[in-house]
Amino acid sequence: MSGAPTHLSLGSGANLSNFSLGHNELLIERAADSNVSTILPERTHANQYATEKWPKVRVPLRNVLWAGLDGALFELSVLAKKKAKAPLNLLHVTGSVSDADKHAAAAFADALMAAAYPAALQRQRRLKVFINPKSGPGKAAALWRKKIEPIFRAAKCDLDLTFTSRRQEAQDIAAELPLDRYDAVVVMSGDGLIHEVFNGYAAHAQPAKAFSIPVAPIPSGSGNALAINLLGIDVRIFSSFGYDAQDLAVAALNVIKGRPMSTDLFSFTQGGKRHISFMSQSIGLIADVDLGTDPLRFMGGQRFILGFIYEVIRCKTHPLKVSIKVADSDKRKMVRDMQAARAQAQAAHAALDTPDAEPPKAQSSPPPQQQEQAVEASNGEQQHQSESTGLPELKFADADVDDDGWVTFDRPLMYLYAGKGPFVGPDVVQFPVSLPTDGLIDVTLQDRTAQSAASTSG
Ligand SMILES: Nc1ncnc2c1ncn2[C@@H]1O[C@H](COP(=O)(O)OP(=O)(O)OP(=O)(O)O)[C@@H](O)[C@H]1O
Repeated sequence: MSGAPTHLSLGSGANLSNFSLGHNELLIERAADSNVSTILPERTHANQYATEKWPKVRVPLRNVLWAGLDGALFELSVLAKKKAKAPLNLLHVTGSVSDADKHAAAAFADALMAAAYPAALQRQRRLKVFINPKSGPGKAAALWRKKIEPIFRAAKCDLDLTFTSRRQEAQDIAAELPLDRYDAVVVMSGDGLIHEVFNGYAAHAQPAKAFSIPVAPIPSGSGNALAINLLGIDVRIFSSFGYDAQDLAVAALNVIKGRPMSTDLFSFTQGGKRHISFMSQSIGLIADVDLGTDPLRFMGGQRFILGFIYEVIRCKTHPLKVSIKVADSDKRKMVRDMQAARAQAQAAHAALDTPDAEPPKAQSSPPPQQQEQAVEASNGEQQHQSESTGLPELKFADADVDDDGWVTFDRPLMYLYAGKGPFVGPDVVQFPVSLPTDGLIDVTLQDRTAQSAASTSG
């Protein structure tokens, strides 16, 4: 960046706008009445604050979506907050530039873009986007148009949209996805549609390559566990019965600026058919809560609380025989491992977003629990692959469960809940010490009496 301009002034007097590029942030200062100045916040359809005054805006470079000079028009798009705890909003700053200022404006825009997209961070990602209009309380299509699409357009992403019209549609499309055409698959739905995309990848003619296309969630479902695990709890959209989608811009920013990270997937077979799972599998009460409350989707995540209470009162048990190969049962060690992994991830994450960061090494195993990342599913390259499917062979299908290290539970249970987390929904940290690439499935078994719940990693 040495020699690159760090400051730009456009206009004068009441029309003056100053742009300052700091080490990791951009400062935009406009005259107090600048909403009528040369630098006008335009495209009001995208920006609910377009007519309000934002005389001074300070944003991290990560939040800079685009800067450029198009003819005589200087364009700048950022995601900015009015107050620390306010949601991110899309802010466009545009204005005509005099001939005398054109060179300086173009040079500043170039320097800003270079800083805003450091190292190997690709601009204008090519995105396959699935939007499920029926997910959660059915607001996804409206949210897409109002909140998400304007952000992707501002970042000049290349969009290929599918509004799903039926079950399995996303899975069928993912199974045939032209893999060189997209940099990421964006799923605006809940976890169900993400499950479909992964199972579509598994059915692809080139499954390993398919699994290397990152999947990035924009939460609009009921549980949205993957989005919450990746982006943090603030990304949840339905905090109550209400419609509260204010932080979805964080998820959109992740699509534009996030770096792929790996995550474990697991397989299960049912009725002789193999499926891919990325979050959890359940038998008994938990599955009944999910399926039984399907007609209550309009309630958002609250449907699970209602369903849980109902199922606890019902107190039904299921005849289950469960064999687990125990990897770890020392809870203190699990917590220590989790804390160490998080600290390492946070340090790596901070380093990655500095403008001078080295590009991430290809195929390196990214640190777990990084925030704001797309998910690149583990493609099992280290494992034996089945010739017929191209997927890793199932590992424990023929295991001798009488061997050392295995434990077997053979009694009626209220539920089995196995998966990766930590969150399985906005209010439930079901697998608190789970890490994205620890190679383990965390298992909870619930007896009829609360005192005898068992929890382990296998
Ligand atoms: N147009 C459609 N009509 C009906 N179902 C659809 C349509 N498009 C997709 N689906 C199905 O909707 C199901 C539910 O979607 P998804 O699980 O993503 O949302 P959700 O259940 O509201 O959220 P979560 O899984 O986070 O609780 C998926 O299994 C998908 O196949």
